[in-house]
Amino acid sequence: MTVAVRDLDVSLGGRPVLKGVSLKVAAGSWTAVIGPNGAGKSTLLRAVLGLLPCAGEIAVAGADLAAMKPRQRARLMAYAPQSPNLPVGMTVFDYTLLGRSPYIPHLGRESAHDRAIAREVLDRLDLAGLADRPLDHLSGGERQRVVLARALAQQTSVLLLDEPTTALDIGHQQQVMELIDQLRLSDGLTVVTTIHDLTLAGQYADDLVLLSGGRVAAAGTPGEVLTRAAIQEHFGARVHVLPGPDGRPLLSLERR
Ligand SMILES: Nc1ncnc2c1ncn2[C@@H]1O[C@H](COP(=O)(O)OP(=O)(O)OP(=O)(O)O)[C@@H](O)[C@H]1O
Repeated sequence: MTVAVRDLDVSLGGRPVLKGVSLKVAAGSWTAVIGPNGAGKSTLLRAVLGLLPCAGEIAVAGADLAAMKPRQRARLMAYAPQSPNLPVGMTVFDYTLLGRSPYIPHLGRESAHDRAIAREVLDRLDLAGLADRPLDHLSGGERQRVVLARALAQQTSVLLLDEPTTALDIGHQQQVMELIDQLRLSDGLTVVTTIHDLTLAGQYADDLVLLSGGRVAAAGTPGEVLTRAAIQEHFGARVHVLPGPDGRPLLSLERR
């Protein structure tokens, strides 16, 4: 499913945070939204989900998001937030099962099918052994994978992931990125993720959108967006950019 955003303006606390943001994400593609702290990356994802009042147009698979009911949106798009509120005492399994909420009838209960999906997702994320553990008894990285598990259990065509790898060790970063990529290729998922690790963004995403000061400063392939000049201008960082074995850019900090 395509995601199209046109001329999006969002103000928070009376201050403009996103200004005239437009982007197009092709069905089955992966777009990474990058940018310095405070650029508006999380705000963009939350606006696309319909969680924030905004001006402009947002369409998913050509349908206007503003006209959809929350349940309908939740069957199209799943979201893994950066810092979710995790209910104290709830188990990993029950939290993952919350991803099935858009399919459970009002006043109804989850079905055996819903439970089987939750179990399968936990298996794929290496979390089956933690299924009965309360959320507040997990490490930061385990918690982050459980939040992703809930989003995957929603089985939507569009995945919006806010910083899905920040708390993960390198092995779990690879596991999560590969799993998302595999789902994208096998099930045609459309993925939009914010991400601070620019090399990781460039390795997995088809397209990058660089947000800076609430505006789109650059958009295109990783090679087009991840230039030494753009990183210097928008992040204030000096980096070396070298092509990796597959031609995608690898970034390293330049030490004085
Ligand atoms: N509820 C709010 N009220 C007022 N300002 C807000 C609110 N939420 C966020 N902001 C401001 O909006 C701007 C964009 O925030 P956002 O979280 O989208 O940035 P980000 O690019 O995701 O940053 P980071 O990389 O640090 O996660 C920031 O300046 C932030 O202080």
